[in-house]
Amino acid sequence: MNKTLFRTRIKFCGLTRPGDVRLASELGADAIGFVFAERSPRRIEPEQARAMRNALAPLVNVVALFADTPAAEVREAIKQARPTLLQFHGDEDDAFCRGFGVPWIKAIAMGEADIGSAAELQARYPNAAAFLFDGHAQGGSGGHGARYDLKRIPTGLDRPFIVAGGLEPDNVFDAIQATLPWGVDVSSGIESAHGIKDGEKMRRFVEEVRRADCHVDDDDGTSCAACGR
Ligand SMILES: O=C(O)c1ccccc1N[C@@H]1O[C@H](COP(=O)(O)O)[C@@H](O)[C@H]1O
Repeated sequence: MNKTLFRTRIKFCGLTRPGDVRLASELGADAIGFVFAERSPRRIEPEQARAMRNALAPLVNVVALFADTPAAEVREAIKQARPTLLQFHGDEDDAFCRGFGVPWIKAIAMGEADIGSAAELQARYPNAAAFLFDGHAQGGSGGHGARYDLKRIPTGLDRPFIVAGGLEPDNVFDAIQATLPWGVDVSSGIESAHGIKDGEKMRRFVEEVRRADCHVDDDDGTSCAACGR
């Protein structure tokens, strides 16, 4: 079998319980997300994030998620949660996002009719480490499993992108095949209730990502003709 060395990164977002943090680490998540966005049912306080951080296994990243969160609250969350990456889901501009001295990714609301070209996004957010394409509308709250046509993700981006929005164990394989992202991010698709992660869904999600990373779809043992991996 002609296996690729590429591995799609996995982020599990909106964790609220130390046991879920530990299990996510053990199942092979590359990152877990703590939500500090005001209107989210998964929002936690910075002190809770600090405590949950102790459940994290080594070599797993913490991502802190915000949506038009005041700068003082962002700073407090960074101080307590010590994230390696920030994720901004609101109307924040490049200057605001880079002002915290922590690498950051910008979520792009795919519920909008026109999100612009790759060049336009890059010009608007020149310092973003990556883009994350999510299903919610501008001004709307994420984490509701909202999907969109993955073909609308702009081509020709000069940096990594992450696919999110309505992913779940049963559709993440196809989403990876269709978009070849750097990573995938999921919240509601691995839950039994808001903020309560389901261990079996988490396990199946990781399995499906791994299957997509090493699948072979033809008889002669070469890698996938569609994605080149
Ligand atoms: O998870 C949340 O509660 C949340 C709140 C506000 C903005 C974004 C949020 N989550 C992010 O939304 C996407 C998709 O989530 P889902 O899998 O469709 O439920 C993902 O990037 C989460 O990190």
